[in-house]
Amino acid sequence: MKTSPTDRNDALGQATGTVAKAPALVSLKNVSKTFANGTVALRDMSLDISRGDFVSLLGPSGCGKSTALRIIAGLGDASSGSLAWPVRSPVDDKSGTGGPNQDISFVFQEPTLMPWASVFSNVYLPLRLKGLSRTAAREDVMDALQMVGLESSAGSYPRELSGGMKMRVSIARALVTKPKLLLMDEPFAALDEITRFKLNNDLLHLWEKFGWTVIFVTHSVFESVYLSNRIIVMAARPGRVVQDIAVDAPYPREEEFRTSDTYNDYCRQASQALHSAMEVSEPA
Ligand SMILES: Nc1ncnc2c1ncn2[C@@H]1O[C@H](COP(=O)(O)OP(=O)(O)OP(=O)(O)O)[C@@H](O)[C@H]1O
Repeated sequence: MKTSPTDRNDALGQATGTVAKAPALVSLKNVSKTFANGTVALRDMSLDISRGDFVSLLGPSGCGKSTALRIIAGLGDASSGSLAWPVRSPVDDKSGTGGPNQDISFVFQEPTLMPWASVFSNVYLPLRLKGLSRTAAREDVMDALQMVGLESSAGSYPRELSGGMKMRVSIARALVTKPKLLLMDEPFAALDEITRFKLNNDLLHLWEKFGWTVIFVTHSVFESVYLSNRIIVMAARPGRVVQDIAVDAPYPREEEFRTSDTYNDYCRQASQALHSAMEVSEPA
């Protein structure tokens, strides 16, 4: 059965009005970030991300996509503005920070695997850091490897894997803690197109199955339209949001979506938005 992004939000337990709207999982209000050297990486970024959203941040180099992701992850502070987690109860907030740090995972562009450790050990790392023994973690590690189709490579070492397989290990490592929010910073940018398409499909299947919220940074119009139910287009210097595009095409999206008129229409819209964003971006 095909589901629209709105149906998905209903299925996630939202109140249904004339327009079903999920409560924000994370809400940025007028977030600005100025680095010590005076660079204004973000100015007045306001954004509500709903539970179950697949949101892409799309924009030219230097528009603050990674900075925004790092602030959401708690890896960097905003200079001003606020970050709130409206649906988070204090009971859920094991971190005591007011945010769901325990429920966030980050996937970077580079797989950043430990070369001396097996695939199993790499995926086990976040659970080891939480104090779980190898034995206690085994089932979760193998589940995460199975999700990305690498259970038979548990004993292999990173040098024995292709680029796509390394990225799968990196994704398994992010999934092993069962996060509610997955932050992905250009995870497939370094991969060839066929591998990238395959991982796009795998990621979408996992997202649909497990109901995570994903914030995905990309430079690619095509990737953002294929994956997302919402595209946030940003401009640079200062980094800011210039357009918020709802991609109202049903999931599951399979290969035929890539050649559909709907896909082409959204690609044209996102591409125009990106060109406008580049025109209003100050040169580096
Ligand atoms: N630690 C830092 N110190 C000073 N300036 C920084 C720092 N980190 C990022 N910047 C600057 O902030 C701006 C936004 O950077 P950011 O990495 O968030 O952009 P981006 O949109 O993710 O870029 P890209 O697509 O090239 O990765 C850039 O001008 C960058 O040079």
